[in-house]
Amino acid sequence: MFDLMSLKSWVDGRLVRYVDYALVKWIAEEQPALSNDVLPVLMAASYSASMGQVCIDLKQWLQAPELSLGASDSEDESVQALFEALRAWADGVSIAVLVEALENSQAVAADEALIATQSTPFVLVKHKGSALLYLRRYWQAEQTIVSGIRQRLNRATSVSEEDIRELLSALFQEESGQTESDNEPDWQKVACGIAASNHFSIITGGPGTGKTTTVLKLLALLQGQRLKHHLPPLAIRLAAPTGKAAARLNESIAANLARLELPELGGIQPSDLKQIIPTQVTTLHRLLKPKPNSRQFSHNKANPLVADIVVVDEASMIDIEMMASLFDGIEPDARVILLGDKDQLASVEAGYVLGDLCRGAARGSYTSHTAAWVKDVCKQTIPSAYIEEQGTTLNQAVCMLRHSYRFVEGGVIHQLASLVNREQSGKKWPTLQNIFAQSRQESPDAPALSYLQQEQSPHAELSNDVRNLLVKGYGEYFDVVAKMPSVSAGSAAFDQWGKQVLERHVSFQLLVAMRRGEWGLEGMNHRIEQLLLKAGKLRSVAGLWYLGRPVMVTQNDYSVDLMNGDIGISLLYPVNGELKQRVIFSDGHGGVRWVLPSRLQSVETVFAMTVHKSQGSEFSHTAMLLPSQSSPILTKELIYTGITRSKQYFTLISGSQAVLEDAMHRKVERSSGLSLYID
Ligand SMILES: Nc1ncnc2c1ncn2[C@@H]1O[C@H](COP(=O)(O)OP(=O)(O)OP(=O)(O)O)[C@@H](O)[C@H]1O
Repeated sequence: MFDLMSLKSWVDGRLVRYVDYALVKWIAEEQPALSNDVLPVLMAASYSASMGQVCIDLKQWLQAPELSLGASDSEDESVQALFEALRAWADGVSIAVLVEALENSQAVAADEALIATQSTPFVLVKHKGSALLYLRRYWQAEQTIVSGIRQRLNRATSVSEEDIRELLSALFQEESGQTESDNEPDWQKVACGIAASNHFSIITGGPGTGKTTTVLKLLALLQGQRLKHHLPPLAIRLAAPTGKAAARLNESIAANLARLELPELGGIQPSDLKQIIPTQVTTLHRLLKPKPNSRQFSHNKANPLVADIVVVDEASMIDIEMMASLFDGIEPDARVILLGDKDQLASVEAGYVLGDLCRGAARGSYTSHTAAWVKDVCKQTIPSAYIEEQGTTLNQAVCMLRHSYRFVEGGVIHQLASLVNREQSGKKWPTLQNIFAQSRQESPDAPALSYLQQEQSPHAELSNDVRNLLVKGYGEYFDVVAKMPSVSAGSAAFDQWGKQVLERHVSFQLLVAMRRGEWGLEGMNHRIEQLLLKAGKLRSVAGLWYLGRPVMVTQNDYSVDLMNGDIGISLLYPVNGELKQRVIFSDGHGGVRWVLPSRLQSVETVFAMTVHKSQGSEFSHTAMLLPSQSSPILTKELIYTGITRSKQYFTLISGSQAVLEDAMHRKVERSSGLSLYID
């Protein structure tokens, strides 16, 4: 049995934060008759929220309660003793007893009718045999999302089946890649049809599967329908969760739209149609307009953003509170279309919203009613393997694109990403080795895939191969840095030079799994600086703003119009005939901007980048360093995300085959009520 005194040792062992203990202590002091049984689980619920969990599923928690705490991979004996005591206690507690004790706590709202009207810090929800314990703010966010989606799924769209049928067949005159001969329908056409007929929809798919292409056709369909009926065009807003993702989408939307061959739709000229498809992408924050010094947005229930359609890309990166703010901040009848890769890492903040909403996507989970509709309206046959009579209403509004147009289908990077992504129980290592061997055979001089060993004991040196890789990778952009124009060349020459530096900078990127430690972000940044100095690529690291220092913005900063994740490079720029320190950033529209270093509030050196921060970016050559110690952070989603950042080359650097094998089988596990509620 735990009491407050014994739980204090959880803070000392770093199983929880002091704030988690303080919250539970306050609750226990307010209610002296409270059963001690609830103390560990309340503390775990509070702590695990800081680790990205929206709630605790009590049944699962009792089976392995230590997994929701910090230091769960610690080998420290005193920590192990705490875990053993917790497991022994959990073995003796039944779920019914725990639920009853929580229901009797004044800190927990458990009565369905009263949950919304009370203001307890915790909420207990019993639904379909599950008992989920939430911090109230996450429960509230989940409810907002659930009601935003439900209400849209129940709403009939104003676009008639006849219009969808006609416009789809005009827009998809050529089948895109997959034909019925592969026994696969044209999923892009299916996605377009499904999204046109629902007020809420999700188009998911791996890199290069045509999400952007499909959404542009969808917008052409929806705008075309308006013009056909002489109605005013729809107000469409495009957004992405980070500045970097928004800038990338800006470029890809503009390029895709320029390339898109639109037919003449019922007398409407393609050029007229293209004019009313927006290409301007903004961040979600900007879209909803943050209130100064607050987590709130100007657009909220009382003042919703006026838009008929809101499209959000890279939706896997949206955490539960941001997604709730989105649904709160737009008009209830605005159509919502989410795009993203459901297999990518979940957001760093709490929640796994896209993953949760796409639980049935890989299986299709379409009912025969949907399949018949698709056959009738989209003229596509959904294979029986994707039909499931118990598919939910939400499943019918989700479409997964399955054919990559960017990676050669069956190409080695694609094969590797698919291997990691596959749900399979057996060993993956032998297949992984075969894929690397195949890559070496295909192009012995420049294989698309390479694998390097790196010992990672605390004082180990970088291996020669890794050293060469890093010097060559980062050396390329330093070679451009070295070609700085003379001060008299003027600002246009410096703009041109800076642009080339930025372009060359994305040709190579090292990704790491962890932030801390010698082999994490901090240690590797230092090692790379030293390595580049020694190789003569970097002249000096004296002072913070040395020439060529790459930096990443770590917090949105509206005063300089820079967003979390934006990357800049410290260079020199001529001002009144003198060279001054400036940091160059892309302006997101093909140009550059020079920012005074003193105006950058939160930046960090980014030779190495965490896989989390790399989401939404792509590099010609991506190298990923995986630790040699197992950790719950190492999941298949993390490895998949790292691999799919590469456009041409991928290098895996690993210290341990066993850790890699283990990581390829570990899935992100985040409990949530989203998929339980929306059916
Ligand atoms: N049906 C198709 N036939 C031929 N090429 C296509 C098709 N669909 C998409 N492409 C091409 O494949 C590439 C990737 O498409 P797109 O940018 O739409 O994919 P995406 O899923 O949005 O990619 P990202 O990984 O950037 O999110 C583009 O060059 C696009 O023109």
